[in-house]
Order: sequence, then structure tokens, then C-alpha cells
Amino acid sequence: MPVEAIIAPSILSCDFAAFGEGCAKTIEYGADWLHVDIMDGHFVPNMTFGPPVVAKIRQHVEPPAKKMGKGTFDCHMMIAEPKKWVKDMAKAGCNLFCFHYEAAFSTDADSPFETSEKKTTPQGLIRYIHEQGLLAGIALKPGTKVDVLWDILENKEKSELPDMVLIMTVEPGFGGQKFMASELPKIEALRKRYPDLNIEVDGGVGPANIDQAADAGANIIVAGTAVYSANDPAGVIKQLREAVAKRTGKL
Ligand SMILES: O=C(CO)[C@@H](O)[C@H](O)COP(=O)(O)O
Repeated sequence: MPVEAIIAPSILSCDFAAFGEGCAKTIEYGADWLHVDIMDGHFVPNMTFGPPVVAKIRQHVEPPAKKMGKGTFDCHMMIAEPKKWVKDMAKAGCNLFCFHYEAAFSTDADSPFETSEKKTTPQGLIRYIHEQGLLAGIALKPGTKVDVLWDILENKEKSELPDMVLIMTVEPGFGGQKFMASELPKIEALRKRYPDLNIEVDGGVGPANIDQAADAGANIIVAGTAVYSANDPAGVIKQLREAVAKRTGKL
């Protein structure tokens, strides 16, 4: 089954002083999802917001009627201890909890075991996210090789398989950075092995490089600056969608 083109503007570039209305308007402009960047000032050198703010913006955006549907809150957790926040994020209205592979081996505060057994694993974390009723995503920073995903994606246990992989094309932490084309081979390798996988690209993406990202095989497009600094955000969203749909054959 061909993967769908999904456009997920990064609300990090939205006006925080008018956040609720800005998020609602983004959906009206034709976005499918909202990409919600959560940063803890520890995993990345920047801080944003947490579950209380997510709950507030959920009051302005209808939750999705179906899995991965319009209004999905695609929460990109740039935090050092992802497992700790799954339940609170679920309560706040998150739909897809995307953690970083690089943080997946952090301490599991709920584990009854001592020391080394308190570590989570990516597979265990994905299962836990699913148990809380959320979709699970796994993200890779530019410095992390795509090979770390092979074992995770070959898992025979369905509840431990991610619903999406996110390839970062900037160092996570800030909007408005330059797109790193050097990361595209990761997307190509993933698409070659997994034709049905949802692959998200995030960082410096816009009309100038969407063809490269779509050619590599990304079907979920995050764009912050390109959407929110545009005179015609709806036009940019349409342009991004059409570029992906041209490759996938599915709008
Ligand atoms: O996760 C991040 C940055 O850490 C991204 O989601 C950016 O917020 C995307 O913004 P642009 O690079 O498109 O401006």
C-alpha cells in the first residue's frame, strides 16, 4: 500500500503569543498534522513547553477522527528521559509520541529493578507508548547511523514496531537552520528496505529542497520556517504535498 503524503508544520515557528489560534489556522491552511517540538534544555540546548501547553492547544484543534488522521499531534520529544512523559503527554492530547533513539536507553523510573535493569530499550519504549494508546515514532539525530534501526524494524513483535521513523536534517534544538542534504541517504536506505514505512523528514525543509526529500523517499514532511514565514502558508503546504504525492502517487 503506498504511503500517504502528510504535511506537519512545526509549530515551533508559530507565534507563541497567539498559539491556540495559530495552531487552528495551520490546520485550516491545509496541514494534516501539527509537529509539536518538546525540548527539555538537556537533551538539546533549548527549551520549549510541556504537557500543560499541549493540553491548551488541543482545545483549539479537533483530535483526529482516525489513526494518523487530520489534527494528529506529532510530538517530537527532544528530551533525555522520554518514558517518564508518555502518560502525561497522552493525557494532554498527544497522538504520536516520537522519542530519540539517542535517549531511548535512559533510566526507566517505573522499573522495579535495580541499576542496569532500570534502563529502557527502544523496543520496550515503543511497546510502552502503544500500551498508553499512542502511536510511536523513533527519531535519529544527524550523527546517528541508520543501521541502528534495522533490528528495531525487523522485530516480529508487532507492538514493538514503530509507526514512524523521523530523520533529522538539522541538529535538533532550533528552527530556521540549514537543511543537511548529507542525511538523505538514510531516508533512501530506509525507503529501499521498507516501501510501506512512514518516514518523516525534519529540519530546514521547504520548497527549495522538497524534491530532494521526496525523491529520497520521505512521505511525512515537517516544515517550520518555510510555512510560518511565508506570505501564503496554504500555498506552501500545497506545494509540499504535491511534491510528495508526485512520488507516492497518493495525495
Ligand atoms: O525539531 C526541530 C528543530 O529541533 C524542527 O522541527 C524545527 O522546528 C523545524 O523548523 P525549520 O527547520 O523547518 O525552520
